[in-house]
Amino acid sequence: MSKIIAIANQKGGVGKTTTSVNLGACLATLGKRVLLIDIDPQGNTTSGVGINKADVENCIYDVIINDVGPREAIQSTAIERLDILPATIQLAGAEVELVPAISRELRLKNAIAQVKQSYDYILIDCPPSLGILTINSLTAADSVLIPIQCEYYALEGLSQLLNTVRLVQKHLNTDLQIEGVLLTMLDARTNLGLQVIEEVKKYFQDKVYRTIIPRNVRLSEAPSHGKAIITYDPRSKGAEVYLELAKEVVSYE
Ligand SMILES: Nc1ncnc2c1ncn2[C@@H]1O[C@H](COP(=O)(O)OP(=O)(O)OP(=O)(O)O)[C@@H](O)[C@H]1O
Repeated sequence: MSKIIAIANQKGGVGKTTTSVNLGACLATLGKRVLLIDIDPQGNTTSGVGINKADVENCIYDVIINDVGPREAIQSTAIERLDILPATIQLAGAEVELVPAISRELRLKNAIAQVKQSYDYILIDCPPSLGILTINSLTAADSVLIPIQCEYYALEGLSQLLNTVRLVQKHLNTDLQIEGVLLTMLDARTNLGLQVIEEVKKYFQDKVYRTIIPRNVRLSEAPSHGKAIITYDPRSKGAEVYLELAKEVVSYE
């Protein structure tokens, strides 16, 4: 059975895309069939797995707005068992175009239903907002993975995200769960990171993954080469921790 995980936090730059690409690639390395869905108009997950956005014929926009079948938009990547449903800047218009549309919150869920049986994991990289694209993702998902950056004000804005999760649970997807909370970009040289870990654990308790993602320069370099860390630098700390995270995610199956 496939598991659909939305990777969401409306705060920008907390590691949603880095986690989508690298968790997806590591799950595929562990033998799982994985689909990444890029639903962020920035399209960084798309370019992060080596797809040139200028060459994309059908993207997630065509699937949720123009009723193009998802199989006509899904592409394979350089990593075996890792596919992507790409996004381009065209998606920026979707927030507005979906407002008057019928069953606008269910567009992604309906599209995923058509391909779900072909994958073990479907990871949705959400945009940094709580708009209709994130609502579509939470409505389609079994669970939500929340990356939190180990920085000042780490918990700021989380009550809005949790409130949105509760609203979706109430009105659109009663089965939506919190998959886990992932601490990212830890700088082990400062005490601040440790304080944030303690604070987040107090708030989310056993929902916090044992695996913590440190700051690692190789992780920030990999996207400009269109590669996941596991192929860009398999011996790096970044590759090691995302593989550890993938094993942890699989252990909760
Ligand atoms: N563990 C890490 N170590 C070093 N750099 C990182 C790490 N994780 C992410 N980054 C870098 O931080 C920046 C923000 O990360 P990322 O794009 O994954 O965040 P995001 O939450 O998806 O952002 P947005 O909200 O804009 O979609 C990127 O430049 C990325 O390469």
